[in-house]
Amino acid sequence: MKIFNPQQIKELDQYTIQEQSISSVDLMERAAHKIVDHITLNYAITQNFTVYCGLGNNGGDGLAVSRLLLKKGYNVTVYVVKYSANTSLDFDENIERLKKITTLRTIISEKHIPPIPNNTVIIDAILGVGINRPLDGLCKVLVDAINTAPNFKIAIDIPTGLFCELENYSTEHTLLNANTTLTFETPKLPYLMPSMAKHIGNWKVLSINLSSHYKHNIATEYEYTTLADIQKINIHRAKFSHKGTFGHAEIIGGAYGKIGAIVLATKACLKAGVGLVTAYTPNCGMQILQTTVPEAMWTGNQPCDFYLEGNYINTSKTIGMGPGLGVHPKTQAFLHLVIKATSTPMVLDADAINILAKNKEWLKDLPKNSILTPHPKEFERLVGSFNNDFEKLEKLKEFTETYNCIIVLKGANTAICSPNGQIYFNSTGNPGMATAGSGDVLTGIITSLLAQKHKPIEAAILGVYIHGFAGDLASTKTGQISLTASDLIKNIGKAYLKIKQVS
Ligand SMILES: NC(=O)C1=CN([C@@H]2O[C@H](COP(=O)(O)OP(=O)(O)OC[C@H]3O[C@@H](n4cnc5c(N)ncnc54)[C@H](OP(=O)(O)O)[C@@H]3O)[C@@H](O)[C@H]2O)[C@@H](O)CC1
Ligand SMILES: Nc1ncnc2c1ncn2[C@@H]1O[C@H](COP(=O)(O)OP(=O)(O)O)[C@@H](O)[C@H]1O
Ligand SMILES: [K+]
Repeated sequence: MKIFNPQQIKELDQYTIQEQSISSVDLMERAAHKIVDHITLNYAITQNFTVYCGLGNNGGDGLAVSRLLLKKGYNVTVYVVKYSANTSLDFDENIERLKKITTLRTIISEKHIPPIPNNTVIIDAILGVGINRPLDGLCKVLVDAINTAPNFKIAIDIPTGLFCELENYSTEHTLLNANTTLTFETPKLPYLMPSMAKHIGNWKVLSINLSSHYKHNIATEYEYTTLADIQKINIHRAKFSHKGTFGHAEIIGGAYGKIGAIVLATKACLKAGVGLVTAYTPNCGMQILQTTVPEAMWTGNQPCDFYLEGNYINTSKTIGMGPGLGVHPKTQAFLHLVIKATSTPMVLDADAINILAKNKEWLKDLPKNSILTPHPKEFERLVGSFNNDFEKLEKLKEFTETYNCIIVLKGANTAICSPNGQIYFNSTGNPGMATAGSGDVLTGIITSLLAQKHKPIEAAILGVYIHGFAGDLASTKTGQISLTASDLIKNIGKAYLKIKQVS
C-alpha cells in the first residue's frame, strides 16, 4: 500500500472528484460516514462527544461527523475554532447543514476556551493535512488544554499540529496527543515513526474509495506492506522441484556461550523453506548444532573465541552472517575476508554489523544488494546519530544508496530500504517479539529466502512480513509476554499457510 505525501493526497482527491464525477462535499460526506461507522461500532448511544472543528476541510469533516452522529441520536457538542477569517467551501456547506439541527458554539479566543467535561470523548477536527505552519495563538492554547484533559481523544485524519514531512517539522512544536487516529485511504508517514506514537495512538485506515488509477500510477517514496502486497510474491512450489531448487544457505556465527543464536537462525532458515543449510560455527558449536538441528550440516573448524581467516573455505552458498559472532580483532579480519570472497548478496546481522560499523571502509567490499538487519542501536553505530525520525529515514536512504545495499531497520513497523531509497514499512509483528533471539530468527528467514532465489529486496520484505506474522500467530497462544524466539520458528509454517490460504 502506497503512502502518499500531503501534496499527493490533494491530487488524489482532485483526481477522484473528476474520475467519479463526485462533488468534493459528497466525498467529504463519504469520509464522514466511514468515521461514524467506526464510532457507532465502538460506542454506545449514551456516549457524549465534543467535536472541535477548524475552518478547512478537516473542520468540514468534523461538522459532517457531528451531524451524522446527532442524527443517530448521540449527544454531540460542536465547537468551531475561529482562528482565522478564512473558511473552505465544504466547511461553509457543512456549517449550513449542521445549523439546521443543532446550535453551534464558537471559540473565538484563548480566553474563551470552555472547560472540557470529563464524560465526553473528544473528536479533533481542527487541522488536518492542510497544516502549513506550527500551531500558535488560539490553536496552540486549545490543543494544550485538550492534551491536559484526561478524556479519550479521536483525531480525524491526523492529530492537529502534526506535519507529515521533514520540511516544517520540529520536535518543539505543539501537537495533539490522540488515543486513536482515523485516517483516510492510506497511512501517513508519521504513523510509522516511534517518536510519533504518543501523538497518534492506535490508528486505522478507512477506505473512501479514492481513484485506483491514480493510486496505481503515482510513485511514492514510502510503502506499507500489507497481506495483499505479500500475496503478489510467488511462493508456489512446482511439482518436480527438488531440494536443489531451493538453494543452500550457510549461516555463519556463534561463539562460546552464544551458539544458541546460530541454532535459532539455522532452524528458522529451514522452516522458511531452504533446500539445504549448513551452520558454520566454532568447533564448540558442532555437537550442539548436530543434536538440536539434525536437518542441518555443520562446518567451521574454528576455535571458540574468535575466527581464523586461514580456516575459511569459500563456497557458493548463500551466506547469512553475524548472530553471536563476537567482535574479536581476528573475527573482524575474518568477516572482511568473507565479504571480499563473496560475490552474491548476503545477509549481515548483529556483530557482523557492529564490525562493519567499526570498519566503515570495508562497506565498499559488500556484495551488491546485500541485506543488513540492524536493530536501532546497531543502525546508529552504522550511520551516526540523527535528530528525529524524519532525519533517520534520510540517513537510511543515503546509506543504502551509497553502499548499494538493503537495510532492514528492525522494530515495530520495521523499515526496509532498497538501494534506490524506496522504503517499505512492515505491518506485522508485536511487542512480544522484543525478546532474545528474535532477530536471529529473522536472519535465518531472510537468508533462506535469498537462497531460494527471491530477489534481495523481495527476500527482505517477505522475510520481515513472515517473521512478524509468525509473531502475531504465536502470540495468540502464548500471549505477548511469554513469547520466545522458538515460538516464532514454530509458527513460520502457519504464517506461510495463512498467506497462501487467502490468496
Ligand atoms: N483524500 C482525503 O484524505 C480526504 C481528506 N479530507 C479532509 O481534508 C483535510 C485537509 O483539508 P484542508 O486542505 O482544507 O486542510 P486543513 O488541515 O483543514 O487546514 C485548513 C487551513 O488551515 C490553515 N492553517 C494551516 N496551518 C495552520 C495553523 N498552524 N494554524 C491555523 N491555521 C492553519 C490553512 O489556511 P491559511 O490560514 O493558510 O489560509 C489551511 O489551508 C484532511 O486532513 C481530511 O480531514 C476529507 O474531507 C475528504 C477526503
Ligand atoms: N515492538 C515491536 N513490535 C514489532 N516487532 C518488534 C518489536 N520489538 C522488536 N521487534 C522485532 O523483533 C526483532 C528483534 O531483533 P533484535 O533486536 O535483533 O533481537 P535479538 O538481538 O535479541 O535477536 C526484530 O525483528 C524486531 O523487528
Ligand atoms: K485533526
